[in-house]
Amino acid sequence: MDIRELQRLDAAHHLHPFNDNAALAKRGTRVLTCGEGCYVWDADGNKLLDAFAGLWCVNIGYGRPELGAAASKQMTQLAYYNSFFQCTTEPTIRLAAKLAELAPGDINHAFFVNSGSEANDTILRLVRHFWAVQDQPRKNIFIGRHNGYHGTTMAGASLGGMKAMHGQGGLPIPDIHHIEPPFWFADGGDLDEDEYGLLAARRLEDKILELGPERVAAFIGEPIMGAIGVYIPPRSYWPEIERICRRYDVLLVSDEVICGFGRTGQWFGAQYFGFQPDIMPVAKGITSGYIPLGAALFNDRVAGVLKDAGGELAHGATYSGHPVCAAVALENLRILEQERIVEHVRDQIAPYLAQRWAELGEHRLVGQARIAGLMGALELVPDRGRRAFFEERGKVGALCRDIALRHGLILRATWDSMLLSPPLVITRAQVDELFDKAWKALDETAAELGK
Ligand SMILES: Cc1ncc(COP(=O)(O)O)c(CNc2cccc(C(=O)O)c2)c1O
Repeated sequence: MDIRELQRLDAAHHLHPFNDNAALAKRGTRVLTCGEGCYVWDADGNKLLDAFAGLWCVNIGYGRPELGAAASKQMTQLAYYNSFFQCTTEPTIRLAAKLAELAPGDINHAFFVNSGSEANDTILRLVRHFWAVQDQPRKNIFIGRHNGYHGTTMAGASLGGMKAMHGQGGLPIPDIHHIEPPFWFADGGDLDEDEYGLLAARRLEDKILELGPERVAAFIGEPIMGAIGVYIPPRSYWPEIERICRRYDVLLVSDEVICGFGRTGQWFGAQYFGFQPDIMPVAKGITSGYIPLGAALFNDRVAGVLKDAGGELAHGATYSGHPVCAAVALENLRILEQERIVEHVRDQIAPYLAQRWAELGEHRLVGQARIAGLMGALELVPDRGRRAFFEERGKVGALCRDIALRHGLILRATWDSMLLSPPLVITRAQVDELFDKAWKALDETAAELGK
């Protein structure tokens, strides 16, 4: 494989997501070629410890042949059929039943799509329909959080609170509002975390009262805000959010696209924080990234109204319930269950990783080391004694990311937060390797800053 020729073709023909494509064309893209367990290799032969599991998603690790076998078997038997026209396929039925078994409480109904973004588009449309068929069409407002991430479609990006995304495409679409997120490191002042958690949650009540409870359809939030930098809310936050939603009959949407399927050491993030959502979008870990799949999961109340009073749902995609994607998801969930990977995360590896992550938090460049299950962040700061950011935010994070890569470690940088989200099958030895490589990267970054 001539990597330079591949890079030339890539620069000439491939528009990358979330990239400055002109700068990337000059720099040349990294071509990944294979993966095994927690490692990937690039076309230059570099072996990289992928502490970010692709993009938060390769939960069972790379190279599991069972998923390819499941795809091949289904493709050969029936590569595709739709779920329209009173039809469906066995893998799709079995996956919907399995998700009902795994999801918390009375979340028993799945609408399948191809991505997390489409799951959130589905939720926006069907929740507005849910209230409209109950003679409350004006109860159509969604409330999300500034800097939240819920996808890249018109609705997904509008539900999210990323201003740079809103600036491309004339977003947010109407009747979507945002409140400040729970980020104690920057926003907590002298409050202890639990006091701050209640204060941050009550921003939702203020917003609902400002807009009018009769106008507010739902609140959407990630249990832990991933893309913005792993904002782990205080324990007091989500139970207070749930109390407020129940008080004003606002549907509670827990966006489990990252937190779902074992990332926190529970099957879902809502269980980690002890609240019961009405609705959950899922994607990523549902297939461990081996094949695209998303779903919007609804509880009995919402699905019941949509079934009994909703009439024909005027919503769905060609690949909604795709049998090959469903077959791969079923195999992925079988492995997660039978190898007790979620229990392994909770009882074995998350405690050990938390211990080593806290040690990294002692580095002179780190202002906070936060972690929940197998999802964490190192906040790089100019001065450990102050909870304050670098003047030019993002520059140090990008430097540390590139140095880590040179040491064979993939960490994601958002601003100056170094983000961690390894495959759930990471071993203690690989945690130690991650620690060693991360410490070296922090040291070299600090040295380049003259610290
Ligand atoms: C919480 C959440 N909800 C929805 C989506 C959208 O899923 P799809 O991408 O499958 O449409 C996501 C996706 N998360 C995501 C996507 C792209 C980049 C990054 C990053 O951390 O840089 C994170 C997500 O993290």
